Amino acid sequence: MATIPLVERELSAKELSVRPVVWTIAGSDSGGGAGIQADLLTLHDLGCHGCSVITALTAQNSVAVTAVEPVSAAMLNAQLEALKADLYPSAVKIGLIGNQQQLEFLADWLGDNLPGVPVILDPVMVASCGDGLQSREEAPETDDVKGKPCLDFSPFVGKISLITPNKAELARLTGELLADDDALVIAADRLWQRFGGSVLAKGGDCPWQQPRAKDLLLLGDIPTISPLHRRQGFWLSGERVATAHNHGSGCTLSSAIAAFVARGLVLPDAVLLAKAYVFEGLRQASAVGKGPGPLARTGIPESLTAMASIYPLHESRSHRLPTKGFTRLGRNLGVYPVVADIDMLEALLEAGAKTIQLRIKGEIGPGSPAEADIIRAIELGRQYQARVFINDHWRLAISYGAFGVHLGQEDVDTVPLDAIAEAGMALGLSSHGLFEALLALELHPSYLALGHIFPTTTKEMPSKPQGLETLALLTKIVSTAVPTVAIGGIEAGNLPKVAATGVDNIAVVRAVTEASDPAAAFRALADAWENRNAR
Ligand SMILES: Cc1ncc(COP(=O)(O)OP(=O)(O)O)c(N)n1
Ligand SMILES: Cc1nc(C(=O)O)sc1CCOP(=O)(O)O
Ligand SMILES: [Mg+2]
Repeated sequence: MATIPLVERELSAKELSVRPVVWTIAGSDSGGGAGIQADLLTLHDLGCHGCSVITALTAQNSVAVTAVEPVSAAMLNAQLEALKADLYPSAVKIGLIGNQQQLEFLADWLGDNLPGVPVILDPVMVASCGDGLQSREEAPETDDVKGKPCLDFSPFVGKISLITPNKAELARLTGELLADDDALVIAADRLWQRFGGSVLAKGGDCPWQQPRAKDLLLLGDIPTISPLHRRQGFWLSGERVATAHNHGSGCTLSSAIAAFVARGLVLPDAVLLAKAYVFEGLRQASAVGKGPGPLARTGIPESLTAMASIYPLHESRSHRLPTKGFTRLGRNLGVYPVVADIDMLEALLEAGAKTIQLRIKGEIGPGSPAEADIIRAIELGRQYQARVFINDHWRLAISYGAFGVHLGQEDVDTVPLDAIAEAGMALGLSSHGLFEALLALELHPSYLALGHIFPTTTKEMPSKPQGLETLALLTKIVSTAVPTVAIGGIEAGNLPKVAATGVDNIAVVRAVTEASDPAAAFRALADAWENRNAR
């Protein structure tokens, strides 16, 4: 075989920034609905440059797979080396693997050549039409889905970020017979313990899940998400789409996850967006041949109705939902300063702040100066007819009749939200990314904070800055349901760009507290925000 010359040149920032490169290592579907073809369509649709490493040719149409032929080891290697030399990936999706030899080679090659690159493994074994997809020696036709796995995936242990089996694949991978959610949880957990990384056990082919289908997401030890959600399990529950046109849905899901990861989203956010993408793709799918048609390509999902509902594996949602709602707020809260000092709080109210937060960290003892500050802040709120939120200290806020409380995600499981709602108060909740935003929305807060947008020195953050593009997307998704507040690194210089995302409000700490004249800094920000659409 001719060798392809290695390209060795520095890429310009512009070249690198255009579309993140994602590889799909998978089989070709001659029918164009699944495999490499579905992946490349998905990757392009989601703003990535898709590269393909073909593991096997399949002869198939929308009703049957008639032949499968794995490529040679040399050809597989040549494709990988050619791409590595010029088109290094930001993420990799693996789909159909032609045989055990390929699998072992791939696991070694990826470990040696792409350290640190996120790998999404869709352990494809059965096509949606029911035909086996490995070559005949690997998967005899008599194989039952709960029988022996046709491939041994153990060489991938410790090397993948996420594995996405459907029920049939999970049954084969674990040797478990799956007939209800309890069995699904046990099998997914077993896979999770064995593979490391994260597991998405898909429920679309679980007949007992009606009327909604639930995927089980078991998150690995992901350093860029809140410690609260690391190594935790969540159900992602979504409406079933009544369509026969679902060819390539698993391929589309896994390549969409890879696309969103390559675009810089953390894994749980990428999974949610990819699920919404598949949901929209199914809703708009139509026939091409005589059998199930392919999914439609509908771009980055922006609608809340396409998003799954999330609830923790070990907790019922009803347990967390207050029976009475929190105070409803209008969209416009004004520029929202967050301060620790009571005199500054008063000065900012005097300067016209209509929403403000007192954020005193740490324990507050009875009769302490900090308690006196909270009492005073609540009184000042009444005096100035402003919305004063108390951060963290919900008991004092309830006792002294505050307008509202601001809580973080870590507080939600321990604070009796019912008590806040029953006291007729407002609740602001923090979120860092789509996963946390959707979790928070389940509680119907009065506003939702979207943070942190830019790097901040005010607080140590486990998450990455969201940036303006993600802020715009999050705003589109959630703002039909709740007023939004952007926070983190916002100041006069970046205010116009933040405003352009469409977020309803901004909250600031240093832009006001570190100004030589905080009241004047607040007035300037408030003025710029009010006139944001006038330029
Ligand atoms: C408006 C607003 N948004 C986010 C936060 C952060 O709150 P939380 O996550 O509770 O973290 P701490 O502020 O307690 O460190 C906020 N305070 N205000
Ligand atoms: C208190 C706080 N919470 C954040 C979050 O993302 O939840 S960011 C943040 C600090 C914001 O400070 P500054 O305006 O000085 O960057
Ligand atoms: Mg807090």
